Order: sequence, then structure tokens, then C-alpha cells
Amino acid sequence: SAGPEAVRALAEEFVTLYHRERPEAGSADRRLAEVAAEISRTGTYTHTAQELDFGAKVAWRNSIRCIGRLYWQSLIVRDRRKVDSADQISREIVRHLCQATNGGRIRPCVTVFAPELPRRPAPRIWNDQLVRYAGYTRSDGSILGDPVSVDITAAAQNLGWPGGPGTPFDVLPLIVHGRDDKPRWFDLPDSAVLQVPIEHPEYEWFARLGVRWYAVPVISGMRLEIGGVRYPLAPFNGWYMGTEIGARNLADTDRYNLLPDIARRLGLDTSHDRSLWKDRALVELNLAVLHSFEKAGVTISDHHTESRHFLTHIAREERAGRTVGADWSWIVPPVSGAATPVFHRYYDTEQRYPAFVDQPKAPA
Ligand code: HEM
Ligand SMILES: N/C(=N/c1cccc(CO[C@@H]2CCNC2)c1)c1cccs1
Repeated sequence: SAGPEAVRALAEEFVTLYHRERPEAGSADRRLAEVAAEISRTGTYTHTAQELDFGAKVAWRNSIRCIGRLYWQSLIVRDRRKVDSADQISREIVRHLCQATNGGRIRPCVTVFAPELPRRPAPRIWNDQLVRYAGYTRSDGSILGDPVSVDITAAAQNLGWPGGPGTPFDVLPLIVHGRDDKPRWFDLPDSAVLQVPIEHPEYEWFARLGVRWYAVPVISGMRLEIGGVRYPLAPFNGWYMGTEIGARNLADTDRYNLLPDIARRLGLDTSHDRSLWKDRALVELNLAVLHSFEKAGVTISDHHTESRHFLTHIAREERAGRTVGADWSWIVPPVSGAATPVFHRYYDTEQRYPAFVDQPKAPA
């Protein structure tokens, strides 16, 4: 982790920010002195529960690639810093999934596990999302399931996972590397993993494709950094924007690659690009995703609504005297870009802290 001088500077900046935005917390001076003394003694310091809650919310507010930041103040922060064994982590992960899923009325949550300590590695989850579909490499070299999961599927099998039922949508086990034990795999109970069968509002053949997707995206591979303290295990969830599933996960040629099949069933001419068969298949697939989630009572947002909400967020932040950073290439949706208002403007691109950051993939 960062050296004591760097930690001291980041800690001072964070504590000052916290006391400026949460005036009810009183003067910063006493806390600044306490934190500086603890860093001198131990090389790090411990956030209060209130500082952690604020830091996680602001890390979301600072996520320049996130279009969904309007509700940043409503994040549920689950303080589990005392939890660092594989068993306890897997139990808390199931609780996170249940609390976040909430029967389909998805609640944005983050669970913060034990921080990195000088000379003591922190617990990690090897999965980049808590719920992912397996990717099995078959003897003829083809892949059954999600190609993005080929490595994590092999890792799970190497740890003794017997494999799932062998469908294209087998939920992977969680692989947890606790602080003081070896990496272990845990099957997630079906009751904790809500899934949505994908059907089309007009084409009854669509349901027969047997396509489904999971309801709650929970990112478990990023590190939460607050005031010089690193939390390498801080899984966070929101709800999906439909295009993530309909324009990327099910459409990319190196993912489920469904566009050619859908286009053929729509009777389109797939031999010429200029028939726009890919574009017409994309619209029907994205319509099917939004229709299916709504029918199942699972929160999802369309890219037009989410874009409008993001511009509302920017306006509100600027009224509060804050600048919103944003990365245009991630904010503009992967379909109908110029048909959404976020396309038609520039953004401040500075990444501010606290933040969720990429970190080396486990295993180290
Ligand atoms: C509430 C509904 C939310 C929606 C609809 C939403 C939407 C999105 C989308 C569409 C992306 C781009 C993902 C991609 O292109 O692969 C994204 C990125 C991101 N979101 Fe959100 N988000 C939401 C909530 C959250 C929450 C609660 C957090 C954290 C507490 C968060 C943190 C992030 C971060 C850190 C990224 C960038 C990830 C990376 O760099 O790989 N978002 N969000
Ligand atoms: N809707 C979401 N979408 C994502 C948010 C962050 C990251 C990702 C997945 O990012 C992968 C890496 C780059 N694209 C895929 C998806 C959320 C997940 C957790 C909170 S909101």
C-alpha cells in the first residue's frame, strides 16, 4: 500500500472533505490530529462508521464511467470490515445478494470487507462479478456458455468444482481467498440468484431461444480507495441498464453473439451490411430485455431514461458547487448514441477520490 507520507496526505484531504460536506460531524481539527497520530503509529488508520459510509457514497459519485450516479446518496453501505475469513465472506455475500435483490426492487448496496493492512494481504474474490455464467471449453475448441468466463470456470474446476448442469447459463461458484486460508469455492444458493427468462413482446419464437440473464450485477473485482485506505474487497451493485445485456453481453461476437440468429428469425438479409440487419436485430433484442425484466418485476432502466437522469445529476451537482467528471466513451450507450442527450456534450474527465479503481486480478 502507499507509504505513510502519501497516506497522511490522502487522509487529511478526505477528513477535510468529510467535515466540509457533513458539518454535523463538528470541527475537523481533533479528527485530523487523531488520524495523523494513528498513521505515525501503525502506517494506516481506521475510518469511523460514518466516514466509511460517506466515503463509499462519494466513491460512487466520483465514478467517471458511471451513467447511473443520480441516486448516489441512497447507497446502502454494509460495514463488514471485521469479516475476513472465506466462510464468513461467503455468508455475507449471500446476504448482500438477498438485500440488494429485494424481490426485484433492486437496492444499490456495497459491502466493505477488511482493508489492506501493512504486511497483511486483504481477502479477495476471484470472480469479477458475484453472478456470472460459466464458459466451458469443449473438446472441439468451441465454448458452451459465456466466453468471458472461460478462465474463472477453469480456475473453479481446478479447485474441485464439479461443473454445473451444462447449460449455456450455468451460474458459477464464488471463489473466495480469505486472509488466512487457501482459495475456496462456494455454490450460491438458487434463492440468492434471481434470473429473468428473456422473451419478446411480439415474437413468440424468441422465448424458445432459451435465453436468460441474472437480475443483479455485483462488481466484485474493483478496489474501494478512501483517504489512503485500500479496501480490495468491496462488492457493489446497482441495477442494469438494458443495453448492457442487450447490446453487449448477448450481442458481442465474443460473448453470446445472438444477432445473426435473431436476424435470420426476423427474416432479414444477413448477407449485406447495408440491410442494417445487425441494427434491427439489436433493437428487437434490447426491447426483449426491457420487456422481460419489467414483466418479471425486476428493476432495469433504458438508456434514454438513464441518460436523462445523468444530465439531471450533473445539474444538481453543479448547483451544489461540485464538478462532475465523466468519461464520454463509457457514458454514451452502445446503441443509439446520438439519440440520447449525453452524446451531445463534453465532460470534465478528472478522476477524483475516494474512488472505485481497477486492481490486479486475483490470484496475485
Ligand atoms: C443504480 C443503478 C446503476 C446503473 C444503471 C449504473 C450503470 C452503469 C453502467 C451502464 C456502467 C458502464 C458499464 C459497462 O459499460 O460495462 C457503469 C459503470 C460503473 N458504475 Fe454504475 N450504475 C449504477 C449504480 C452504481 C453503483 C451503486 C456503483 C458503486 C457504488 C457504481 C459504480 C460504477 C463504476 C465504478 C463503474 C465503472 C466500472 C469500470 O471502470 O469497469 N454504479 N455503471
Ligand atoms: N449496471 C452496472 N453495470 C456495470 C457497472 C460497472 C462495471 C460493469 C462491468 O464492467 C465490465 C468491465 C468493462 N465492461 C464490463 C457493469 C452495475 C454494476 C454494479 C453496480 S451498477
